[in-house]
Amino acid sequence: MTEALQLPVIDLSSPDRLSTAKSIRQACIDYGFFYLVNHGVEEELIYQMFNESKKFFSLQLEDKMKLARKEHRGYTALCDEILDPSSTSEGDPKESFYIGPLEGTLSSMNQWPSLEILPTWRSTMEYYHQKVLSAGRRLIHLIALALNLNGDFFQKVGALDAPMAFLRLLHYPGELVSSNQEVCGASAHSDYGMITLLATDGVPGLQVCREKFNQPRLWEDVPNIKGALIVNIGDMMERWTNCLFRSTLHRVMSSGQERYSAAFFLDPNGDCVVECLESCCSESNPPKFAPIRSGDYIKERIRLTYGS
Ligand SMILES: O=C(O)CCC(=O)C(=O)O
Ligand SMILES: [Fe+2]
Repeated sequence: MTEALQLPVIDLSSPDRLSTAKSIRQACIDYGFFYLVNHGVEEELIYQMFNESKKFFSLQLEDKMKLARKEHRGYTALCDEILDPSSTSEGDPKESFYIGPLEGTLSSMNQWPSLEILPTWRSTMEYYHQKVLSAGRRLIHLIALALNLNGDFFQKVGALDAPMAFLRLLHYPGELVSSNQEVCGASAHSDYGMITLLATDGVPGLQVCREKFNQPRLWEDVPNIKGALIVNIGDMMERWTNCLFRSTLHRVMSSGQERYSAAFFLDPNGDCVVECLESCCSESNPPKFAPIRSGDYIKERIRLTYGS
């Protein structure tokens, strides 16, 4: 059985930054998920991004496969990805397209549909990527304040020098793949990185499980709020905070309806070392995780998900 969850709503443009930081802290302790409003990514841009995304996924498979995923950028076909390797041997019934960082030397690794086929695709996605990154940077500042750190803490430790900012466009075709089982469009997982900023087209499906160690798992629906982004904490932020902020398990259930979403993973620069914050450990609460280099951690998680 599922119930709908009333997640906190955080206003990114509120002038009262300390009170906003306090609300973020509570949201990250209680849920690891919240809605973000007044984030500066216009509804019209979200609409255009989904419009372009639909155009790409509507292409013939052979055209999409010309941009097959290399260096974690480009197209991943239906069922090629297993987010929860323990649950099923089949991949998740969704297709996706990854766009990596747009700045610096890494930007040339991106793959783009040709201008002849989709003339406004690249410019729309680049603009969307930049706007969500800008919202993410402002949010990270508030998250630092929420942890009683200086606002520029994550800049200072190098997390945002050249962040691993990946936009993943997702398409869940909707037809049920097997008939006698609950079907997950995206099986249960937590995100790897720092924070994720998610836009959906409003079709339901996203669910969270707040107590991952309880059995049976209780899944709660996360309804869409028009214009809001859904933000969640990733595993590296959980490591930084020694599990004070939770990286909550989530999944997407298939309702039989076609669904589009766009997840923006804002992850630390590959060289950044993620280690328990001083304010999050003590003698009675020692660090639960060893320090790790962000790049190594992400690489290993991608290997487990994609087998490469
Ligand atoms: O499609 C969604 O709503 C969520 C996708 C997701 O959780 C992910 O890509 O990590
Ligand atoms: Fe996710």
